[in-house]
Amino acid sequence: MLHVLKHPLITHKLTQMRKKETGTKDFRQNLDEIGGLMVYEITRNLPVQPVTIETPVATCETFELKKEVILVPILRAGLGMVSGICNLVPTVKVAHIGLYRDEETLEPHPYFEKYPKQMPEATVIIVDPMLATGGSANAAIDMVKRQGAKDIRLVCLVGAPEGVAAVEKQHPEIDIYLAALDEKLNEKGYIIPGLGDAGDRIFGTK
Ligand SMILES: O=c1ccn([C@@H]2O[C@H](COP(=O)(O)O)[C@@H](O)[C@H]2O)c(=O)[nH]1
Ligand SMILES: O=P(O)(O)OP(=O)(O)O
Ligand SMILES: [Mg+2]
Repeated sequence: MLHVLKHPLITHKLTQMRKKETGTKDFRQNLDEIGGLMVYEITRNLPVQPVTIETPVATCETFELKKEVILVPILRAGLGMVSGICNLVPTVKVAHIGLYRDEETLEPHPYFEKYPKQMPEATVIIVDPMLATGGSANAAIDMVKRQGAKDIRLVCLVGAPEGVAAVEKQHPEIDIYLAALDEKLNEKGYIIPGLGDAGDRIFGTK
């Protein structure tokens, strides 16, 4: 199911990222902050379990998170969303999936994967700022499923209708979270209007 998180602060920060004159430092900062703002919605239905604790003045029956949360950035661009989310989710673990997109075929090519052992029982949150054709997201979802992951969420900033449709077709049970659903893809597979190549803008590689 698709969720588009239309919060004024998220929209404002995304607008700064879209501007072509925004430099690497501001681009990174806004991406990190949006990651933090989106995490509230992404984690809204995380399961909790009852615990009994002692406050300074009394015994208290309360709740704690029940499951591990594992964040899975798709390299490179997904790295830009890690610290904003890690700052807010206690005990989060971070897996890594390396994928690059062939510029001609737009096919995703895996080059790295590393996971904590708790993948089967954890809530797994895959992050990549851009959901374009959906090839990278579908490949990443396949990879975490091979590790036994069952509770999987996909979090991107900007999505194209083509990418949303591709993920919904291949993995219909996955919740997809976006900050904006854009118009379309261009002939090179870039999102229109989008924000350009997220990895290059984060790391200054162009
Ligand atoms: O406008 C865009 C489109 C794509 N990217 C990068 O490509 C992948 C996602 O592309 P898929 O076609 O969905 O596989 C994503 O990891 C981005 O790094 C982009 O930066 N900007
Ligand atoms: O998907 P790509 O090829 O744009 O990868 P990166 O995020 O490393 O730029
Ligand atoms: Mg890139």
